[in-house]
Amino acid sequence: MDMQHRIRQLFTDSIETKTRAMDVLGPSIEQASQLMVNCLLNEGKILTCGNGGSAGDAQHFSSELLNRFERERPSLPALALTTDSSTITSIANDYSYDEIFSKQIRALGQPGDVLLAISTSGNSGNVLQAIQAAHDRDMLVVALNGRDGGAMTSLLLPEDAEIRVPARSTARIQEVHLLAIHCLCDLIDRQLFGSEE
Ligand SMILES: O=C(CO)[C@@H](O)[C@H](O)[C@H](O)[C@H](O)COP(=O)(O)O
Ligand SMILES: [Zn+2]
Repeated sequence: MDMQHRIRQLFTDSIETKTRAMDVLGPSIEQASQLMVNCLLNEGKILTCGNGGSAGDAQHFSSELLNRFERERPSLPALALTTDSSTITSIANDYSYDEIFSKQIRALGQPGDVLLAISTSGNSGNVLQAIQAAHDRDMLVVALNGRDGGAMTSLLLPEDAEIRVPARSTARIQEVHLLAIHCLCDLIDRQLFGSEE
């Protein structure tokens, strides 16, 4: 195998996926940022969830809100539902893996909060149940997904936001999810605290 060739191919695929995504995702990223800003201005918080690499993305986003993104500003309220191993293992053990996020949302979610639900396939059962629980708690949902949106898309309400990456590969979709997360952080900071220039 020519590894240099393979590396260039992966970079090219990622760049092309991002270019395609840039052409279609602008409006939905803007809408998602406004939905999150409204939530934060109304004393709400953002709960996040996902599996595998998307669990990492959920934590990445919540830490950027809780700590900071690119500038000094007050902490913002966000919580990743992927980190409490005692809670997650007991829910999975006693009930089912599909309920690991939804049971936390039914306890912690308040009307006006936002759920950031991340799934490249849009078909992970625990993320789907999380969306249902969020709606039951009168929360709005920002969905980060890909491909055809999966079952996630049909669960979303008109007032939710869907950032659906036009790609098929899980890895490529995840790479755009991280960029979308950084766009959201940038837009949230600018809407809440103004432009730095
Ligand atoms: O990071 C990767 C692949 O890049 C994997 O860990 C991946 O996140 C896992 O297979 C997830 O379980 C996939 O779930 P989903 O994105 O379909 O909801
Ligand atoms: Zn990955």
